This record gives sequence, C-alpha cells and structure tokens, in this order.
Amino acid sequence: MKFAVIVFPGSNCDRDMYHAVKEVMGEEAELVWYENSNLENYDAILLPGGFSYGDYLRGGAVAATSDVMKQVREHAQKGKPVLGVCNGFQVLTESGLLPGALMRNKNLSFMCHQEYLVVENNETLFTTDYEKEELVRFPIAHGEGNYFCDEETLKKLKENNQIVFTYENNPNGSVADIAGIINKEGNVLGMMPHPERAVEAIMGSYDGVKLFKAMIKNWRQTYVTNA
Ligand SMILES: NC(=O)CC[C@H](N)C(=O)O
Repeated sequence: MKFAVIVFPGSNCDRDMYHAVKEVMGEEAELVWYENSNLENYDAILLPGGFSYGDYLRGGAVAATSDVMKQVREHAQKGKPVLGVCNGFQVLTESGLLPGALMRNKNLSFMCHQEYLVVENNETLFTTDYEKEELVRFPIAHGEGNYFCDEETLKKLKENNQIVFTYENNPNGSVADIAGIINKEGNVLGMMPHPERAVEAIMGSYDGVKLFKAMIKNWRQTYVTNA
C-alpha cells in the first residue's frame, strides 16, 4: 500500500506520520511537498499535524485553500482513504471535507499530554481492529482542538455513526467529547489525538498500530485480489 504524507510549510508531524507507516508498518510511503503534488498513484493520503502557514487566521485555514486540497478532494471522492491528524483534521474541516470546526481549547492554552479515547465506531476502514468502546491512549498536542458543530450537524453525526473517537475526560471543551469524526461515506477520518505518535512501546503507547493495520488490511481486501 502506498501512502502520501502531505507536507505544508509549517507541518511538523510529517516525519512522525512517515515513520509510522514506512518504518513501523513497513508500507510504501512518501513525503509529498504540497506544491509538487500528483496524488494519482497513492492509495491513501495522510494530512499530518503541525502549524501549516503558522496557524494564521485559524489552524488549517490557509492550507485548506491550497491546490493540493483539490486533489485530496478528488482522491476522497473516489472512495480512497484520507486521514487527517491534528492540523490535518483542521485542514479537513476548513476545506469542508468534514463538518464542524476546531476552536481554541477551552482553557485557551496549548495542551500536550496523553489522553484516553473511547472507540465509538469500530466499523470504519480505520477502526476495524479495535473493539467497540475499547479504551485507547494517544497523545494530544494542540491549541485549537475544541471541536464544535451546530445541533443539527451533531444529530446527523450521531445518526450516521460518524463519531469515531471520543475523549474519556474531555480536555479541550469539544462538543459531545468528540475527538475524531468520519465523513458520511466512511473514507475520510479526522482526529485531534495522534495515532502516529503511539506506535511503539518507547512512545508510551502503541494503540495507534491497530489504526494503521486496519487501513492496510482493509485496503488489501478491497484492492488486492489475492490478499
Ligand atoms: N500538533 C498539531 O497539529 C497542532 C495543530 C494546531 N497548530 C493547533 O495548535 O491546534
């Protein structure tokens, strides 16, 4: 499986993402600078965390307007997987690929520590290796992780089972404790916590391995006939 890790000016979790899929999972992966992008030959797109364009305006707001996002949208429309983590999640909401918005944390401070999450939906192509309601531990590292959407959107997210991860102890004020959501079609996942920083014991948790494993396994089952 071939992953593209999109690098914007100011991305800083791109190497972590690359390390997770290339070195830990052993798949093909490339760092793709946002300007030189032809995403046609990649099976999955990873939008990493960081401070793209210095978080000017809002986290992800400027990156969302870049040309590469047109290709990410086309890739998503083909049903191929897209995972946005932290700043990547912000880019996905700002570009309208996911509903809602990420606001400043309720305490107005940058937070960086481990959090427990509940797997609410284990039927997505990213989460089939988890048990439903499994408790997993991922690091968070954000200043704008306070997920917000209006009541109607929240109702739809619940009805369509689009809430994939919630916080056990909501650290940032997110509505309905939301830590990660998926699009209605089930192939674009955005989440504030970092699964790519939880893939080896030395990182304090390897709960993120199951997420990448599921992506790879589900892709093989769909696209590789002899898998
Ligand atoms: N680690 C990150 O991706 C940080 C995201 C964003 N810059 C924020 O502070 O909210």
